Amino acid sequence: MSFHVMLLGDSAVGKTCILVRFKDGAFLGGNFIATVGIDFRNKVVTVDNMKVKLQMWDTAGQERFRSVTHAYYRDAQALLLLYDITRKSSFDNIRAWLTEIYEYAQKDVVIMLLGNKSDMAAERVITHEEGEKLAKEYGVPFMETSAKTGVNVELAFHAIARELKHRNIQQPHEPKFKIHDYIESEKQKSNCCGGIM
Ligand SMILES: Nc1nc2c(ncn2[C@@H]2O[C@H](COP(=O)(O)OP(=O)(O)OP(=O)(O)O)[C@@H](O)[C@H]2O)c(=O)[nH]1
Repeated sequence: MSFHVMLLGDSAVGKTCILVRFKDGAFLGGNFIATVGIDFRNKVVTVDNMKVKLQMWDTAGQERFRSVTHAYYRDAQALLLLYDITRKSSFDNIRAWLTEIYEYAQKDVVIMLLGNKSDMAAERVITHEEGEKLAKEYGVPFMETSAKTGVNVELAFHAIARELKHRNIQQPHEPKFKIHDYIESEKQKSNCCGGIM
């Protein structure tokens, strides 16, 4: 089973770093190198003893690459939409990103909103509540992540993989998978450490 997951959001919000953290368990610190066009990475995760391959598309946030990335929206089953909790403009632009998503993506695409760089507490300008409120307005799941510490990165991708797997194969006896409930229960489990690493 294989799915396309696309990462979207303004330039420098941390899309490449989130992917590298998830795939390689490392943080890409140092000089920022903007993605050109689109980049690809694969990772296989296990959901209920089943292998689920996530083909992840890392898009360039810079405006000049928009026409390149638009072409990929249609083939994505899930979209991770990121902003940077230390940069207000990246949060304000989320509405515009969602407008693009509604224009170019599949109608039933799974969308998740991520407030990244949660490790930068001193520079924070967008509260957790503001992120949550916006996500609620659009009916999408939300969490804050950090590519630097790894907080909630695994959880975000595993929640997406589970949702996609359950949409594809729903056993007759199985209760319907609810992504919001799954995220909340996984967060509770790891409350002691501030999130899933
Ligand atoms: N402190 C901290 N820095 C981060 C985090 N995620 C990314 N960064 C830094 O933010 C900068 C941009 O990260 P990228 O992952 O390259 O951003 P991007 O969204 O892929 O940017 P584009 O390719 O232009 O769209 C880099 O300098 C990263 O080191 C994070 O969670 N915490």
